[in-house]
Amino acid sequence: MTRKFFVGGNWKMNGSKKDVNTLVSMLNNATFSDVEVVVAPPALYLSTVRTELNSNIEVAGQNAYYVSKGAYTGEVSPEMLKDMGINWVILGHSERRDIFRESDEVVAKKVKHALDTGLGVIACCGEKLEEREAGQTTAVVFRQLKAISDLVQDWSKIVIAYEPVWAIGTGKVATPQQAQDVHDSIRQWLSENVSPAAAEATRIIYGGSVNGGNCNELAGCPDVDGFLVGGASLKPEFVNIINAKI
Ligand SMILES: O=C(CO)COP(=O)(O)O
Repeated sequence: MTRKFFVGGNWKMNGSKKDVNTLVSMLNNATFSDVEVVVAPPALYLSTVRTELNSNIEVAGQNAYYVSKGAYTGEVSPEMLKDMGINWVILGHSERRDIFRESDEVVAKKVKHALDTGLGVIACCGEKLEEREAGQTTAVVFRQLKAISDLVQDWSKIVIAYEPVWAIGTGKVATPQQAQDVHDSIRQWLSENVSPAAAEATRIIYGGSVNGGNCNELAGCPDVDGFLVGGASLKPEFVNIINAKI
């Protein structure tokens, strides 16, 4: 079974109308094949990006709540994303977990509700520096994934993003060996806790200071099935990252 290479661009809270136009034309002019490309603009720009972007590129929300509608000021539901032609959502990003205090359980409820609505989910996991230094990397990642597997049986619309927190926005990318080791452990975890078929089919992508210079070597790792890119997704080098596997 071959897993289609998957590259996500997480714009985080960046951009303006002008920047969005620039990024959309960069993406519409990009050539690529045999790779799934998904970009995640801030919520306010989702609709414009979906309208302007070529249909071979999917669009993702950066977050969505676990309720369809109601008195939840400031939130957006998976149903609303779907209604606007947005087929993906990033959930459990470390910035959501750390800055906005989202627990493993809240992230898991969001993943379940988004999947039930028919969205694809980029589910993020990853350890902090002190957790890595304490030898807790896989314990943390498995704990985060178990919260999801407690609620979700079908992983066919989940892409797992392994994003070590110490590598996010720091310029300190994981080495290919560090990424490969954790991805391999996640795949074994999937095999034991979900199913061998899910382990074989699920894309496990890496995020954290990926750029045009380091993407090729990382893409060569057998268990690195793509990337979730932050800062470099706002630059022309994102097109090189999309084509990293070639
Ligand atoms: O958090 C990330 C993607 O979700 C990674 O961010 P950077 O690529 O800026 O390190």
